[in-house]
Amino acid sequence: MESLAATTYQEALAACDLLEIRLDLLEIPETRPWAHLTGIPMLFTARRGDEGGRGDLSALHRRERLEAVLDEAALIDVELESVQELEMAEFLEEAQSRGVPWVASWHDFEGRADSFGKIPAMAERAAAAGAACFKAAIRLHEMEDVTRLASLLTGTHPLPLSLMGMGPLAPVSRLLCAQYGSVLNYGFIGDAPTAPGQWSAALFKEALGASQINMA
Ligand SMILES: O=C1C[C@@](O)(C(=O)O)C[C@@H](O)[C@@H]1O
Repeated sequence: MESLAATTYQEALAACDLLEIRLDLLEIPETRPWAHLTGIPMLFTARRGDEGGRGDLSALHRRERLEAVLDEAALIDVELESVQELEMAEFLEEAQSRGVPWVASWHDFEGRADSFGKIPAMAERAAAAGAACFKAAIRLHEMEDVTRLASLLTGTHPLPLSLMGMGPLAPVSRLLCAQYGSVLNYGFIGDAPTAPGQWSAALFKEALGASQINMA
């Protein structure tokens, strides 16, 4: 990713506390274009194609990409659905034995009406599978969707939730979700959002830090 290579250590440090490296977006991850950012805690993701990943990487391919960076990972992201893939289930066992926690993620780029209601059960599944956190990103269509999403954060769940909207209502939803205790609040570095409606990380961090917004 060009924007990753062009980002200086100081810029990255100022913009985020945790840096996500999307291994599926890199042509040749072996070149480690993040190497100059070593020192900033890193979250590695090799996203599957049907949840927004580039290149429709097989489970084996995703596992290989993640395995190659396990030593330098503070955290890894694996889709909740990928737990059913043998290669990924084995990889998660390996990550666990090496003490690297994982985020179970789920994405709905269409914004289906029943998605909000499915989140509590998915969080339960994620916890049972050993995830440290459950993350869901959903496309939002109307104002009420913002409240539907953020309201989930006021419930009781077996593990921390990371919730965020996508699309035109994404920015406001991301502020509101952060306000209600959503963990892992994503923004982009450089000029390429990795999801529709993402804030720039620097701007988001500034907005989050500008006021006493924590309601959780
Ligand atoms: O899962 C997520 C969240 C995200 O999709 C977002 O909506 O900001 C961005 C992705 O890079 C990340 O892996």
